Amino acid sequence: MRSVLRSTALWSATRASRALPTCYAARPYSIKAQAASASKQAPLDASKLQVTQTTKPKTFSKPEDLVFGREFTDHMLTIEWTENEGWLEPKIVPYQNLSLDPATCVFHYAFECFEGMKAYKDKEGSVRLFRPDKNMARLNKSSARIALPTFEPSALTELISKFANLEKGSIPNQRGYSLYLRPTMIGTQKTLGVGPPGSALLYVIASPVGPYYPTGFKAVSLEATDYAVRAWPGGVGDKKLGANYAPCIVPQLEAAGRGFQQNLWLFGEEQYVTEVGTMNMFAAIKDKATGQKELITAPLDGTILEGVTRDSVLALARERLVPEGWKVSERKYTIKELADADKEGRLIEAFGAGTAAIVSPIRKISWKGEMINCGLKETEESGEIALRMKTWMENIQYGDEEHEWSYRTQA
Ligand SMILES: Cc1ncc(COP(=O)(O)O)c(C=O)c1O
Repeated sequence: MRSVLRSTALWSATRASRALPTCYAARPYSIKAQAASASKQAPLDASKLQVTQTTKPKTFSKPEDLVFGREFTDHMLTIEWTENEGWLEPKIVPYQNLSLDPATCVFHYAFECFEGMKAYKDKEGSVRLFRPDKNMARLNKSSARIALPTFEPSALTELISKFANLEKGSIPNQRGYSLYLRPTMIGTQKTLGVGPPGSALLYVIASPVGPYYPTGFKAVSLEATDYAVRAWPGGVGDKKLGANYAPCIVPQLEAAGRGFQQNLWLFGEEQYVTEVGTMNMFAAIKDKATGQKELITAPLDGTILEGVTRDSVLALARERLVPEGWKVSERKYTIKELADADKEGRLIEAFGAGTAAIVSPIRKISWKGEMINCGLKETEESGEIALRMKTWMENIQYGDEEHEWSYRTQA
């Protein structure tokens, strides 16, 4: 059989040394190994930042008219990487198109990963990031998994911090508004050969966004999807790869066609509950025998994204709900367990958790022609836990509660 390398005659000898062994898929993946092999290359160095400001500042829609991810700020942060040199100087430049050869590997083999995080303006007008270390760690894990380069997390946090500060004027001064930040990494090597990219581009763009629920919570209805699978053990569902998202759109459209806002991904014959669209899922139930109240979410077994909001909800629940008598569990649970809890009046509430909405209350879930009601009265749009979580999280994000998760940016 021709090796991966021989089929890509254009590749240089140095690139050849990074080619994938044929047993790649079966080997446990190591980020450390990547970082070590990259040790001779220049590390990402925030002190080398060069800034070119726009001469044509944009005007944005009125805050109340902002639509998620439609308007972008005046600048972008870009950092190129090459296999020979490592990370080149970071640049902030006016927002602009990328120019890439049609043979660039990102277009053919999906060498792309990204992050979703937000910058918030506090009462004093300072810009704060929320747990950026978590996004940096996740981006490194995602990029390493698709043979893109890794970087020093504190260097990218510092660069994003400077970038968010430069775009401060685009963040409306009201609670609920923020600057959505989209760090993205792509393989830029021009080749149709299947192998690790010899060059990459890391860029960050930003979009001012309003509150997810401008007029207060609106509980969503879900359709449980059991005819398609989003992720599987040993797969890449726990990485934020663009390639994980496109295949989810058709099941999402099918759910929408039947009147549901999102689909809920089930897994396996047991029909375990995993996650919702772009959110992790939480359910609050009472134990049948003891009446013990339990907040449950699926465990990090590789089939769900390791949400920053999920982790924050769990930490806050352990700190603030456990003393009130709640049990907090990361465990497998099935859709039948939710259906039974509903039938027996033990399903207290359910909600999704993610950066966009923080928490998104769930009214009902359609499953095999059955409707699971998630504890809300007809007149209610949120359960108590979802509401408290949203308030706790926003207090930290907007700096009203000083907390180690809130990262004050520097210009
Ligand atoms: C598939 C998926 N699950 C969960 C989440 C929530 O993650 P986070 O809380 O980090 O935004 C996201 C959001 O990006 C997602 O895309």
